[in-house]
Amino acid sequence: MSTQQTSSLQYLSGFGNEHATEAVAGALPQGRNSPQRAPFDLYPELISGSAFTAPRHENRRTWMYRRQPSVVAGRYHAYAHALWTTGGDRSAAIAPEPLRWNPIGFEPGVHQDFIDGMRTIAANGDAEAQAGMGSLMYLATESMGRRAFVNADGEMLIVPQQGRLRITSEMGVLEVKPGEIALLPRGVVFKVDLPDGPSRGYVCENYGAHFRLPELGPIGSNGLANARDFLAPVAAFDEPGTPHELIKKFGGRFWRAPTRSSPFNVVAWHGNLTPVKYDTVNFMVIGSISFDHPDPSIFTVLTSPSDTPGTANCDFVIFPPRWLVMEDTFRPPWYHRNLMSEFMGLVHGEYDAKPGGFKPGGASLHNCMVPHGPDEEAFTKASNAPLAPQKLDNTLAFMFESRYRFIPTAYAMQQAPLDQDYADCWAGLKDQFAKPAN
Ligand SMILES: O=C(O)Cc1cc(O)ccc1O
Ligand SMILES: [Fe+2]
Repeated sequence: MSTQQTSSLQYLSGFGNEHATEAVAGALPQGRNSPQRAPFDLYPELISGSAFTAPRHENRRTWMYRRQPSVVAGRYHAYAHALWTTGGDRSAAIAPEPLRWNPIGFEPGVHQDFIDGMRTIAANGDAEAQAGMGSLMYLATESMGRRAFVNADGEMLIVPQQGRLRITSEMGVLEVKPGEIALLPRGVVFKVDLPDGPSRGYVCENYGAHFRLPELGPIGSNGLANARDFLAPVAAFDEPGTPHELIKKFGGRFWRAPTRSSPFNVVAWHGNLTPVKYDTVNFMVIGSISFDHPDPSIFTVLTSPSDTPGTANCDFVIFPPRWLVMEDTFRPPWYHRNLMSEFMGLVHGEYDAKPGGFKPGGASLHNCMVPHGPDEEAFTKASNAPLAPQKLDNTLAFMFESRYRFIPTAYAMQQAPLDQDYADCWAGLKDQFAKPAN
């Protein structure tokens, strides 16, 4: 078992690895999963993140050894969540136009935690059909403290944009800062505390197949996101007598139940279903060293496949700092239309296709076959720039790219700071065809 130290927390390295971790030495049974009596009279409990019979390389499950099994909980009562919606609202009439949002600001007097401060910006598919995803944003000012959350509808990929998150989960504690991401498996209980105060960020709620590392094809056996840079927590547990409120998302609805003790009571666990975090500075970026702007699939960190090979339920793609060296090339993204739908966010810095208009904490949506590309400023600059090697530095944009069209929510269209003038950024692109004289 290899461990790594970041801040004061300990982590286990690897993606999809079989980990084994004990907060108390001897708490893991040896040689079997469910002995007649587990060490220290802990309760064995299995969480299966895939069907029992899923192929071995996709199978995810973890055995937890806990002070009390999760069935010990109060009755559930409905919990209201106005803005976290699930799946695409097919009745919404959304024009085939590019959309962009300015950063959503913190409202004075509004105090919300990570769960209550969540809002769906756009979503597609259907959680019941285990297909599609939601693109969400959170604005949190409060730690969850004695509140815990579990999502039965999907796994959650968290992309912090402002403020660190301290994520306590059944498997242990992770600390995640902007530039890092966290992946919380479907069904694992967690809570989010805020060491830095107000925090904002993006979430992909993935109803489909769990995220995994993409195939590398001719790239070979190394590169892009390397498996060892994904970090899982080590086992940690709360003391008894710490009642919590458990919020559960289940079939698009929210429920609450009191728990007499902390749900974070796992003393040891082993398995390959665990939250992980990943620092995007470890992404080994590949680009063109001759000419042309490559497809952004070279920047895929994680992919959630659909049943059509190569056509993802969701690709998580980043645009990190990198060198541009291509010769005789228009270096920013080309003008394009895409079968895949593109939801983008900006963690910090500038995005080369939209140097001014796309702001950190903002978002954009270019749905299936909606034309988009560099704004006028980016086009003019890149068409005339000397093609010396250029470092795109101090920047991190990302994309949730899905085969399914995203349907923005009523909140996104009516309440969120939609940029009404977005399309104007291309309006100045004139017909400059210089027809040769004949
Ligand atoms: O539209 C975008 O900004 C995302 C994007 C980036 C890129 O380099 C190539 C294609 C693409 O969709
Ligand atoms: Fe695009």
